[in-house]
Amino acid sequence: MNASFSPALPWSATSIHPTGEQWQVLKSPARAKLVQALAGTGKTTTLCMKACSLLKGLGPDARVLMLAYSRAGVTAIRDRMSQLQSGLSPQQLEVLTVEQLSEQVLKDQGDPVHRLKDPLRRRFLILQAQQALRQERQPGADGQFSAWLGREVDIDAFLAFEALAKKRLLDQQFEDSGLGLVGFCEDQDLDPELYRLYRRYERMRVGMNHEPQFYADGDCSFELCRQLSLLDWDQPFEWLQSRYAAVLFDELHDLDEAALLVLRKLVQSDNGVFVGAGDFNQHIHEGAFSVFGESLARIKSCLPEDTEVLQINTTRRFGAEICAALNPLFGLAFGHTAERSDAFVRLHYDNDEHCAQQLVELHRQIVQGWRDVQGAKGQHSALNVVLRNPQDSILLEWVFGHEGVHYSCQDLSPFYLRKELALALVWMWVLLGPEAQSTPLLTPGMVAAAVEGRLHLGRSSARADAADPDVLAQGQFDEAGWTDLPGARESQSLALSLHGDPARLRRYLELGSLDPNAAHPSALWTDLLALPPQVLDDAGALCRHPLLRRLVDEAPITAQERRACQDSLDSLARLARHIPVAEFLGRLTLIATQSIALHQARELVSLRLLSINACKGREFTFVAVPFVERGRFPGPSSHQEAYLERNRLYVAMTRARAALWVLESAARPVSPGPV
Ligand SMILES: Nc1ncnc2c1ncn2[C@@H]1O[C@H](COP(=O)(O)OP(=O)(O)OP(=O)(O)O)[C@@H](O)[C@H]1O
Repeated sequence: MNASFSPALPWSATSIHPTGEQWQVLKSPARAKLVQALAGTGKTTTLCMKACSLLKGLGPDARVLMLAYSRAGVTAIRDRMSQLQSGLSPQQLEVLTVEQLSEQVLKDQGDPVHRLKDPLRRRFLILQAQQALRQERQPGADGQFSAWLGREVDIDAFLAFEALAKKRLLDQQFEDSGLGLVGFCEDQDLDPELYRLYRRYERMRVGMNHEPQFYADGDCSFELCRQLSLLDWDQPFEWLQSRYAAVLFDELHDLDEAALLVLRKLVQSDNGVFVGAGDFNQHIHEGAFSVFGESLARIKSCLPEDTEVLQINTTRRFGAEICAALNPLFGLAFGHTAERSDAFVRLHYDNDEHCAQQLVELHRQIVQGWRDVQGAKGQHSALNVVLRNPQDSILLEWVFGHEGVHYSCQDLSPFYLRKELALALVWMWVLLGPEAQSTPLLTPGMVAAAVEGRLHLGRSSARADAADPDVLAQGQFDEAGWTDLPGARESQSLALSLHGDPARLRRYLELGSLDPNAAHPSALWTDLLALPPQVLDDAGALCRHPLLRRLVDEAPITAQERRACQDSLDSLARLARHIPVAEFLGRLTLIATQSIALHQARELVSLRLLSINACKGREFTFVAVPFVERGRFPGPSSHQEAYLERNRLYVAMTRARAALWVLESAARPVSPGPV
């Protein structure tokens, strides 16, 4: 049944009528429904239609909650709502992530919610928790643990553990298990050292009286779950009681135990009907579990008995060609409607430069021809390039920048504004000495990013082991030695005072401050600034200079960030190979100033570079997915996690409405699949 479901639709966009499959979801009388559907089949649109039709039938005071797992999911809901031209006000419709909802509830309870966003401060606190553990260890007890405590903890590993522990509500499972910590960790295949550290860190974060000192991302949901877990299984929660007339949950594929608990209480607390929708193939977050397949029974046990499960397989986003390419690659059965015409093109590349050149050609075709093919709708469509790795944008920006293309980056900064790269560029400019005066000035934005980079990479971090042992022994963090980084505005005004003044910049790089009494010169920076003029002959070689590598190696950052910084410097080095520093910086500054000028002239972007997270839940007329190569995209992963990489590729390849280009390595292709 493809007919419209009502002569008077509760939204204004007349082109959108529910399809037969969507109609089943909208009309089902069940109090709770789960919708299992493939990409582009209209999950988000159907939830939005449901919100409109519900609100039409309810009074002006009714509120509907639409939840998404990610911020991109929230953006996608807002996009679909505007496609429907629903005319709903924010008072009627709340669109939130689970974390944002939890923060709202905590604030309603009158609790102060101090957010912790600075990753360096987080690292500092984790190291203090480790220090506190060291303090209380009896010498000789548990040799392996003592040896582990003697080393500095891998912060990335800790953060990953913490996120998993909170998403899976691990402490509760531990208590229920009746096992000792080591036995429990063996049973669950967890690292017992990290678990001990996690427990200590959490105790210090929330204190004896359970008054959390700060909330990092995910902590609001975790705190709300703690409160909910004190209630009986089916007891409603007063702060969620009758808050909404309906709860609609998108991106159900990324549900975790904590979000499931919030969801169960929302449903039990008299919040009207519930509809959740998801696609197992888009499940890309670690620690989440798909509610489909074997886990379906799990989520159903948290919902009313008559919960109905429905399927939608006909995609409304793309047509027969893209479906025919995706089905064998991912082992799926996408259906399509006759009215959609689309194109799928697979290209092969021999190396990165070849891949970039093919993208330039594609972009040219889009600007000159494809837009006309798409008629008025395609006139302003950009080429959207989805990237698995942020460092892959560096070559593309350089190549497109030289072509004078107006591009934008989403969930990525232009490469010359990334802290570590801007710092390297400003350092090179200062090394030019008097020659700097005749080289085009780097932009103020680049200098501001370099200032942040100098503070971020070069900050002699307050030492965790300098914390007051008495404070740690009381189960508290000692933040006396901590100074916050200056905010963005301060770095910008500092950068303005340095811009164009090589002598001041040199002094700033060496001291990390403009106040000569406040800081000591850094020996490493003194060496970096004393390199001989010959190094200026090859900017590529300078990017690989061992002293610059040392700066990154010694920075108080996580191993993951360190690898990303080194990869970015390698990519920069490849661009700059055999180019003298003055020429390289001149060309780069031209790209940056041109981009600013195009932006100021409000020129429409014709190229967009996006991360996978940024494109989740969204769609674009023209999409290219480059650097598809086994071990790169999909990236390397353990056997158990290989599906996450497969799903990332699936998300990237299901965003196109009119045309999808996949640029695959000739040497290590992914097709014919299955991935
Ligand atoms: N009944 C319909 N009539 C016309 N267009 C529709 C209909 N349903 C969905 N669409 C369109 O199909 C496209 C995909 O819809 P939507 O984004 O809601 O799918 P989705 O399943 O949520 O996608 P994803 O899996 O990527 O999150 C959108 O452009 C939407 O406007």
